[in-house]
Amino acid sequence: MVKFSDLNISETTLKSVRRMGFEEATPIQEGTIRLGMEGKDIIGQAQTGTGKTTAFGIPLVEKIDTKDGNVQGLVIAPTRELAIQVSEELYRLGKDKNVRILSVYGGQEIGRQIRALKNRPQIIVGTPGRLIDHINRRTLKLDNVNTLVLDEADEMLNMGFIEDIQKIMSSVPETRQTLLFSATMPDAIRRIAEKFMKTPEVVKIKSKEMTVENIEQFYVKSVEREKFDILSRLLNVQQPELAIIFGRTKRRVDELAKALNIRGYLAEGIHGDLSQAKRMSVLKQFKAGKIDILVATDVAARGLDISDVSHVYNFDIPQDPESYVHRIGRTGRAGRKGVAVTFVTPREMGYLSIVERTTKKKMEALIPPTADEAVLGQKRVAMEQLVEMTEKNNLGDYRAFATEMLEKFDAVDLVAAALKTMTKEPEDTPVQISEERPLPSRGGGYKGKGGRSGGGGYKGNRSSGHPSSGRSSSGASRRREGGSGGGRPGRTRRHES
Ligand SMILES: Nc1ncnc2c1ncn2[C@@H]1O[C@H](COP(=O)(O)OP(=O)(O)OP(=O)(O)O)[C@@H](O)[C@H]1O
Ligand SMILES: [Mg+2]
Repeated sequence: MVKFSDLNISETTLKSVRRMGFEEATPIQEGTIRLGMEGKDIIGQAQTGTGKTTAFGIPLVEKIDTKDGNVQGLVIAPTRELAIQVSEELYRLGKDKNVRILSVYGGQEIGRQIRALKNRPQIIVGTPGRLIDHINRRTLKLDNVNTLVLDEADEMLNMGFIEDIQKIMSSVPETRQTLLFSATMPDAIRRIAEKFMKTPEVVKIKSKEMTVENIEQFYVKSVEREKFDILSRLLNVQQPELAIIFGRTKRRVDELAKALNIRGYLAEGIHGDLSQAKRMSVLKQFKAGKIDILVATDVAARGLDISDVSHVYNFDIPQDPESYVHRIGRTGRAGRKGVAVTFVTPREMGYLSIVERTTKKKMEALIPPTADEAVLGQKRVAMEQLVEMTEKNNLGDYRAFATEMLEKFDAVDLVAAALKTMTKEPEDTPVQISEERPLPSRGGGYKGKGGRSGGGGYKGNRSSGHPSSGRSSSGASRRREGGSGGGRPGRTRRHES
């Protein structure tokens, strides 16, 4: 365990790091911060939620000359949400040094961005498209950039941003330092990346498995048309604090969000076709716990760091093992616990083994809860809510009514009636989920396609020493209706972006 104070970081930046509540560096931070500050090019690979942002953030912030008003650092991220999240973390890291950070992304009014760019930001965090736009308009000058960071590099290259990235890179002086980070780095992508870099140091945090060990991983075998009912029951039994449900397509996400709402869950969808304002507001509500379930496509959730996400459901098994890793990595972050459940149709069982082979981790078969078990889950929620309310003990004049009722009725009967009113009986309101065609069936003989198998080389020791932090997870999946006060028992929040 290395402390940040042992990493030769300036006092000013250390102060910011401490304010963020970090004391000990995670393995990827330990492995890259010093090298980064020495000016080396780095390919950094470590499991999801293990602090890669700070791993590149500290060297980046440390290098900024605050007397110089030019853009000196450039971070490229695949999505708007991620660009915002990264810029917020860099802002916190550079707070005591007074580093000026700006994020630029599509969907935001360009005029406003152009004005903001005139305030002499020193670090820009942007999405490829919008960066190109500013380069073409000559509203962004990159001649003085000495550090370039690609966060989620493999995703950007997958998304077909390779030409954009190349163009951005050619607008940055060749003498720059290049840092590239992701939890997954298929060989083909790494080879492309290395072309952009000068004898990069590859820092890969060796671990037995590709996914963090604090995520419990399950699969449910189910035919397509039964998936949704099983999902509802699972939500009732598992009672996630916050959950993300992944669907394969945008239509799927829309339909799932709608269906969940019909069944009474607080759910919203997020995907690339929604307006920027809508995406931001959904994410904000989710972080604030005003929505319990975020339904998302792969891309929309890459890299997102929302600490209270306790469960991830893959309503559709992802096609690529890498997607699986990133999806389930939305939970179990910074040492917390998480649960991931993946639905697999009988014809897709081949994909399950491909995923397991890549992650080097077997998923446990989950027997879907019966309708009765789901009701039992709901009863338990009601009970927890009642207990919590009793313990809070600010019942005011309800106590007078209670005394009056207790004179006439049996105490057990009364509590039972209260529980019954609060329990949500299973919904059988019909919902519309279009059948999604299963992935083409695939036997065991997967040979990898064009380097996307990503299998090789995840050997070695399990990484230890994730930052740990206490969290209580006795949350309940609230329903929109129902007589609960909406309070989730034992909910603890860490501050986050
Ligand atoms: N040294 C540390 N001690 C405690 N918490 C930390 C430390 N470093 C980072 N964190 C926290 O860990 C969480 C995950 O960090 P981050 O988002 O950088 O992960 P990541 O490795 O980039 O994951 P992903 O692969 O999903 O993008 C964040 O909430 C961050 O604040
Ligand atoms: Mg990240």
